[in-house]
Amino acid sequence: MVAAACPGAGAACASFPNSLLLSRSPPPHAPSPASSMRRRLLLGIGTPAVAALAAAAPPAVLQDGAATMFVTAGAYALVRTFDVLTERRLVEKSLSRKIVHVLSGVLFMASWPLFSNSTQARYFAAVVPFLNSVRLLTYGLRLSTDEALVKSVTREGKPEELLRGPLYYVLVLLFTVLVFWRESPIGIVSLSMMSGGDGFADIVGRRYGSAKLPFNDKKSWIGSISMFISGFLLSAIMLFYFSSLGCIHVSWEEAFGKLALVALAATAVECIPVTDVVDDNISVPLATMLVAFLLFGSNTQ
Ligand SMILES: Nc1ccn([C@@H]2O[C@H](COP(=O)(O)OP(=O)(O)OP(=O)(O)O)[C@@H](O)[C@H]2O)c(=O)n1
Ligand SMILES: C/C(=C\CO)CCC[C@H](C)CCC[C@H](C)CCCC(C)C
Repeated sequence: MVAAACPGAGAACASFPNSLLLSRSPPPHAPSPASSMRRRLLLGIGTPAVAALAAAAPPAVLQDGAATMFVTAGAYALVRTFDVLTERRLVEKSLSRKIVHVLSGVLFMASWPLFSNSTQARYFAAVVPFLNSVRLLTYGLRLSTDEALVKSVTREGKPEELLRGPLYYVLVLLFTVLVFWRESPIGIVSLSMMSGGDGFADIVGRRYGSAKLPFNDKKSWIGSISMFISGFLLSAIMLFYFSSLGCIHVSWEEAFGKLALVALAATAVECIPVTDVVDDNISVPLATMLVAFLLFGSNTQ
């Protein structure tokens, strides 16, 4: 059984600054961490107007705003990094695309504890996939150009490719963070299967997938087995990560069996030859959400 540890808004998921502070209580009469952070911010922010705004803003909004900027910058840096690696032929193009596919979901989930425990935290976190969906739409519709983005996340270097797999992927991140956030295993497992599972299916299958599936000659046994194993392992790792921070409670004697069934269902959906109709970045997370909901229940705050 996986259930939220703290019912109600603002679950005590120890977001990083708090979790770091939890390990040591401040000495008596010391300024609270929030007020000392604000004072540092005020000292560091030059203009009085901004300083006044920072002084007025509750600590949670400051924390969420800073986390949003940090994660947005991280998303940009991830894409730029693999553009440079691909440009310098240090990483093969199709591998680069899939590594970005895997890391985007995993690192985005890993960043969620940076946000506060307030009810608005998920909306701040949602800004990151929202901005990236706007970015993909802008360049996919050729309203502007971003060669680095096109080269690092498209198969053939055509901007219109941004409007399919990558855009669906980012919209799933947006949907998941808003609906499930870090308080439900359903979102965590769905993103793990989409990013880690489907990503490694491609990475391994493209290289070693000579033995094709009898009902789908575009997919291979080793690719599907890789999806099942990597999706299962990443889901377990991410559930442990969030449960160790107090966001969810995981009863491991039941969770492993349920995770195996979820991973099997997602792998089966990824195998069937419907990619021409529904992109894997839609079918895999949707199938995972359905089966995870049936097995784990809603368990959202
Ligand atoms: N179960 C799987 C899944 C993928 N693959 C290999 O990985 C390639 C791409 O897999 P796919 O999941 O279809 O990736 P897409 O997202 O559709 O392709 P892209 O990411 O390039 O858009 C396939 O052609 C195949 O060579 C495989 O062998 N077995
Ligand atoms: C190539 C991709 C899918 C095709 O199957 C992934 C596209 C990824 C986007 C271009 C960038 C998405 C960034 C995430 C919204 C946030 C990542 C934050 C993290 C800290 C790097």
